[in-house]
Amino acid sequence: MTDKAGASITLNKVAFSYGETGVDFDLAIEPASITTVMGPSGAGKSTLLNLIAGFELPRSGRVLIGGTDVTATPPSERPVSMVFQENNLFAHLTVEQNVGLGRSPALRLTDADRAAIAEALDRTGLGDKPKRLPRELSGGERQRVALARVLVRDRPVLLLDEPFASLGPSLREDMVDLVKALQPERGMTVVFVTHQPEDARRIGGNMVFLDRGTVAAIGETVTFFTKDGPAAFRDYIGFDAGA
Ligand SMILES: Nc1ncnc2c1ncn2[C@@H]1O[C@H](COP(=O)(O)OP(=O)(O)OP(=O)(O)O)[C@@H](O)[C@H]1O
Repeated sequence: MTDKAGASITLNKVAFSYGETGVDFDLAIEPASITTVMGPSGAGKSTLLNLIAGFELPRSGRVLIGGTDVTATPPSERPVSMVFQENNLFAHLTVEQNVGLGRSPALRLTDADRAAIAEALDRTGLGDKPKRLPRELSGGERQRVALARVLVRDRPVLLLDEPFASLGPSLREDMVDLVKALQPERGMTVVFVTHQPEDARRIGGNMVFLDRGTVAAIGETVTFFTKDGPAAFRDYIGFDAGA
C-alpha cells in the first residue's frame, strides 16, 4: 500500500549542466501535494523531472525523496514513476499486458497483481477494454493506459512530463481531473509539467515557475493567477490584471 503520508521531494542546491547550459535548483515540494511546473521552452522543466527521477545526475548538490538521500540511487530504485507525452506503450501487447508491465517486466503476474491491474483499469475508465491493442485506442485512452501502469506500480512520487499535450482541450480537462482525483486517493506527490495555464488552474495545488534554469517563483497556483501573482509568470502567460 502507498503510504498516505506521501513523500517530500527536496533538491538541495542541485547544479547540473548539458555543456554550456546550466540549471540550478533549490526547491522543496511537500508530501502528498500537486505541484505544476511551468516556464518558457528550455527553462529546465524536463531537466527538473529527470533529476528527481534519476535520469540525470547533479554535478553538485543533493536530491532527497521522503527525507532519504537518493542522489546516487539508480532510477529503477527510486520511489518514482514518470509519464511522458509519448506514452511508451508496447504496440503488440494488450491494454492489460501493458499495465501489467508496471507490476512485472516479464508479465509473471500473481492473483494480487491481476486484482491491482483490474482495479487500475476500472479507475482509469478502461475496465471494458482490457484486450485491446494500443492502436485500437484513442490518444486519450492510450494516456489512461500509461496512467493505469503507474498506478499499479504504486510509487509515492508521480512525475508527469506534458503527458496530455497531444490531447484536445476537453480530453485534457478529463485527464487533469482524473489525476486530481487520484492524487488524494493514493497519497501521491505529483509533479506536473505543462505549457497550458488552464491545466494549472484546473489542477490547483502549488506552482513552480522556472526561468533560465532556475526557480523564478513558487507558491499557491491560485495566487499566480491573480494580480498578486509573480510578474514574470504574468508576463509569460500574458495575464492582464485589469481584465
Ligand atoms: N540532452 C541534452 N543535451 C544538451 N542539451 C540539452 C539536452 N536536453 C536539454 N538540453 C538543454 O537544457 C535546457 C533545458 O532543457 P529542458 O528540456 O529541461 O527544458 P524544458 O523547460 O523542458 O523545455 P520545453 O518546454 O521546450 O520542453 C535547454 O537549454 C535545452 O536545450
